[in-house]
Amino acid sequence: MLTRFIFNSRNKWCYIGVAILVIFCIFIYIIPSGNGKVKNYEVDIFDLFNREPNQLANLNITCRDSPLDKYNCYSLSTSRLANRFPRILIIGFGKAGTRALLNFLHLHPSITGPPVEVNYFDKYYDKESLQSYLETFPPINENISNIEKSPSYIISPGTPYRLSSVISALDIPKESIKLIVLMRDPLERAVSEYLEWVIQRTREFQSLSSFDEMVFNSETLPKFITTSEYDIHVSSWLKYFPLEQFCFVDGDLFIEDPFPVLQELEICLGIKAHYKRTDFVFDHGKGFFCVNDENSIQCLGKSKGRIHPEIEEETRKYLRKHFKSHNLRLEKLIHKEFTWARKDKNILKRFLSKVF
Ligand SMILES: Nc1ncnc2c1ncn2[C@@H]1O[C@H](COP(=O)(O)OS(=O)(=O)O)[C@@H](OP(=O)(O)O)[C@H]1O
Repeated sequence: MLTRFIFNSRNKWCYIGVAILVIFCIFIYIIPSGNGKVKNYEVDIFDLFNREPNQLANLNITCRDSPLDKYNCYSLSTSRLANRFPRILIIGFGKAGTRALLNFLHLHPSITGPPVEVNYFDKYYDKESLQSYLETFPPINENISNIEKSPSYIISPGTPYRLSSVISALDIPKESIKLIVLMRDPLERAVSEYLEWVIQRTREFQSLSSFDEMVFNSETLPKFITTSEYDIHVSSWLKYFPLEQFCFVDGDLFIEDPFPVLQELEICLGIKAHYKRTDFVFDHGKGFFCVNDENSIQCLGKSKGRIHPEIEEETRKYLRKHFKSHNLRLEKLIHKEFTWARKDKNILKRFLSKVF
């Protein structure tokens, strides 16, 4: 009776219809999610991004098994959007002149990109998709590179790993990426960061410690000092990117005269020689070099190039000594000398050459 009911020709077609529907649902829900792997991927993303470097050494991340699957890495790597990935990144250091450097680099016809700080790889990588990061850059052709500036990348521990895993997941030749690191006299940079901290807090009407008090009265050195220990931060990036991919820039020379520094950068970045001496003029009111536009002189705003607070001589001496060993280590690490690291030597040289 039951078999007769099932095989009754009208009911038979009904059952076949239901069976097709069930198979269709299986295709839609189970197969694309990789047998429920979607949930695991979400755990993996943060797990992978938070692993120790030594655990990652043997991890050959490809697009399909990368944490970026969440962001449709595979379709992104094969899409035109991946071409927008910046080939030049200014990764540090904050308060070393990165804004002026970005503005001057934007004058170059081979460089384009957003005028604002992006901070994807240190602040927004787990909140925003890789696709939305790529969409912040304009479409480009093969003669133009996108640039991004996020000076806090250099001091953020997980960033070099995140950046290098995204580069390989998107199948971008790693050697095509250039990382610019601008380093200014560490003491002057520290004072500039302290000043910024004060300005932010005064808006909140707080009474604040002086620079000297913060150096001598804190249990540990404040962040504005440890950020200027350049060797420590640079060495953590060298674990992920070889020296040849970096362009290290002397921030003091850049302030003194940006033209020769930009000429050197053109060589390091592998872009054509474009800058002319007349592109920049020293503005006596501003106290810095500015862009010499056809009709006007364009300087940075009031928040750049501010008058620094007085620092006690004792604090200066203490910090000069503190930074000395870091500076020497940095010079050894990257095989480059900086004017600010040899200040004492240069003063002594000038004195000796005058006496003899
Ligand atoms: N051409 C030119 N014009 C104005 N300012 C210049 C220039 N070149 C370098 N500088 C120095 O840049 C310092 C600010 O550094 P950053 O732009 O890296 O700061 S930030 O991290 O983006 O907030 C800023 O620091 P402060 O002097 O403390 O304001 C300047 O000393």
